[in-house]
Amino acid sequence: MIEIQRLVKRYGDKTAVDGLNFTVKPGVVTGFLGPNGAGKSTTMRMILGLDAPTSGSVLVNGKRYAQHTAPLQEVGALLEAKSIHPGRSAYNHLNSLALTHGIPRRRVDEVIELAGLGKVAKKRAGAFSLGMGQRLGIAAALLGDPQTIMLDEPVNGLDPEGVLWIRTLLTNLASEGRTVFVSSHLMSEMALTATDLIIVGRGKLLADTTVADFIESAGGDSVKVVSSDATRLRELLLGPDVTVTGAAGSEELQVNGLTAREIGQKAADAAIAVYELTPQVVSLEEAFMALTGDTVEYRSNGSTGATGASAAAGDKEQKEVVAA
Ligand SMILES: Nc1ncnc2c1ncn2[C@@H]1O[C@H](COP(=O)(O)OP(=O)(O)OP(=O)(O)O)[C@@H](O)[C@H]1O
Repeated sequence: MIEIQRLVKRYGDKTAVDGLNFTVKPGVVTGFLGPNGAGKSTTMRMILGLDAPTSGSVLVNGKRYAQHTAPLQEVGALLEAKSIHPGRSAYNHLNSLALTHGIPRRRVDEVIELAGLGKVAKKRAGAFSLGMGQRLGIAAALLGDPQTIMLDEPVNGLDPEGVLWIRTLLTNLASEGRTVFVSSHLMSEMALTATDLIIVGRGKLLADTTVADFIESAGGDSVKVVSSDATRLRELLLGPDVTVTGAAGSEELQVNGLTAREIGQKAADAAIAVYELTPQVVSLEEAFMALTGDTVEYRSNGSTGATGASAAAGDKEQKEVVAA
């Protein structure tokens, strides 16, 4: 469990983290999202005690990181900056970590196996590819068999097999009841791996929600219907929890609050021909862009920072959405 309360970090006059409050709970994978410079790495560094908060508190498994007598056994972390001696083998790197933290040698063999590093464990870490380096970092994070695992961009540099391996690993760790907190810029991957989401922008909390609720709140449950009589169909479909939009005179309608099946059945009952019936899938990426568009600090030319999902984002109730 990670508990963050009123967390602030200032560097001179730059506020990197601006009053964050959230809890990362055990048993699920929680994604940590935000545009570049949103404060994710700074927050993760404070969780590990690598940076001191200006104010506020961060507890991991009920204590500050520094208060744990065996921190590697409490929280395993992979941050972007790696500190592996390039001349040392993966095995020796893990073994020296284990020796200095009272972790048995057999655990080194276990994590080497778990990370798929068996064939290269005796090779110099300096000769490792980016992907192998990531696997070694993850092996080190898991060495202490920690209750809480925190990974900053773990799929960076991994090939498709590696990406699938990470997804399965994180899901398994969470299903064992561990707390798994992961940042990533790869939205499609996050949508497949995470259940809960913490989204930040300019150091502030933008959303504390689930992937499913977040996508739904961005209009993920609408259905496009093209029919022979849009005017009559619209009247048939309208109800207390149903909204129907469409341009006057157009055959096309957008329906929220009914499934494609329900719409098809109502149209069939009224003998209205349906030419198209398509559930509209809003991606996590679109929902993210809609929410964070205003908080992006570094934007390339030509990017609008918003998509068609923007109008719908925030229309419906989310677990918690905080104004930027
Ligand atoms: N040591 C530092 N000194 C001064 N400013 C810093 C320092 N570390 C971070 N910052 C600033 O704080 C803000 C948050 O940075 P941080 O690296 O935490 O963001 P991030 O969300 O991890 O970004 P990215 O997705 O690009 O990794 C940025 O504006 C950054 O420039």
